[in-house]
Amino acid sequence: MNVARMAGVTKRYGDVAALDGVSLELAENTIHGLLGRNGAGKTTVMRILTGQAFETGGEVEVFGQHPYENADVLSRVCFIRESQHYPDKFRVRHALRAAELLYPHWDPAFAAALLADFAVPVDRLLRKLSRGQLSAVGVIIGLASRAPLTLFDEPYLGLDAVARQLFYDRLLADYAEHPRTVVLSTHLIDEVSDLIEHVVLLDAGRVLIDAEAETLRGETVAVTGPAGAVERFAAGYDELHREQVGGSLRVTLAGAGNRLEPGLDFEPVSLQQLVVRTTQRNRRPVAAGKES
Ligand SMILES: Nc1ncnc2c1ncn2[C@@H]1O[C@H](COP(=O)(O)OP(=O)(O)OP(=O)(O)O)[C@@H](O)[C@H]1O
Repeated sequence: MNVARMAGVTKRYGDVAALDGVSLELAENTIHGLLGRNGAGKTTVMRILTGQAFETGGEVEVFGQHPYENADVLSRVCFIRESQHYPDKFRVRHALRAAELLYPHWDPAFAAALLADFAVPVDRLLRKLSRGQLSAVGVIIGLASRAPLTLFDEPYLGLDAVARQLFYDRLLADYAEHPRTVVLSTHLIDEVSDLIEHVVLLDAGRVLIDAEAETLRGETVAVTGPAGAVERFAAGYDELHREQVGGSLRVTLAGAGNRLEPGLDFEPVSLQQLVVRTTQRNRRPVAAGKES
């Protein structure tokens, strides 16, 4: 079952097409990675799904309804951004109290445990927190909300590596006990690649990849060997990238899968590499042919 759906969604800001015909579905109880370069349209997708922006065209449904100014939908949605704004006099405990009132599935014990984990001072004014501590408050609210649809728009950017790992660990453990639909937008693809079950890759307002992470991992390979043999093998596959490595040729192929072929070397391709190669190919001028 899907909790959210976009069909042919466009979003224009004057001359800028932030989204250019985006169609996607968010499956229930699945962790999605929303990936793409700066300006690809990730935040715009999340703002539309959470009723913070209105599409220019196309269809949007969240829990079967349009999310804009829809209290029923929005009570089931938690959207955490890095640049969260709070009133000047708000302390950490006020932000948590506000979240408790907002989210019906809020777990105060879980929130308290997370505060201790991330060492966030509960009585401090939010405007006096360090960048990382402020990020941690966002992460804590996102996790403890247990909202059926929880979206994180890179709120963990301010967190150090240890705190980010803590976030990934707590998310996975809590998700196992309380499954929900999660969307993570991030540029730290290697870090989250084991977490993500479904990948949506955007580029210039369009969807380039919408697939199960497991399928992507298994099907994309880098093949290296003598140029002629690699060319013969690569024919018919979707080629994402090619490069000359010494005297041999190396091509990255989608849909080929790992296998044994005499004289050819097969290596798995990381999700990060797949995202980079797919985006590069999308940006490559048509006249450049197979050159990278
Ligand atoms: N309010 C706005 N007015 C004008 N242009 C906008 C506005 N919001 C977004 N855009 C443009 O829409 C495009 C998509 O922006 P968006 O914030 O969705 O990208 P993103 O993928 O989240 O990028 P990043 O990874 O840098 O956060 C960009 O070209 C951006 O400049």
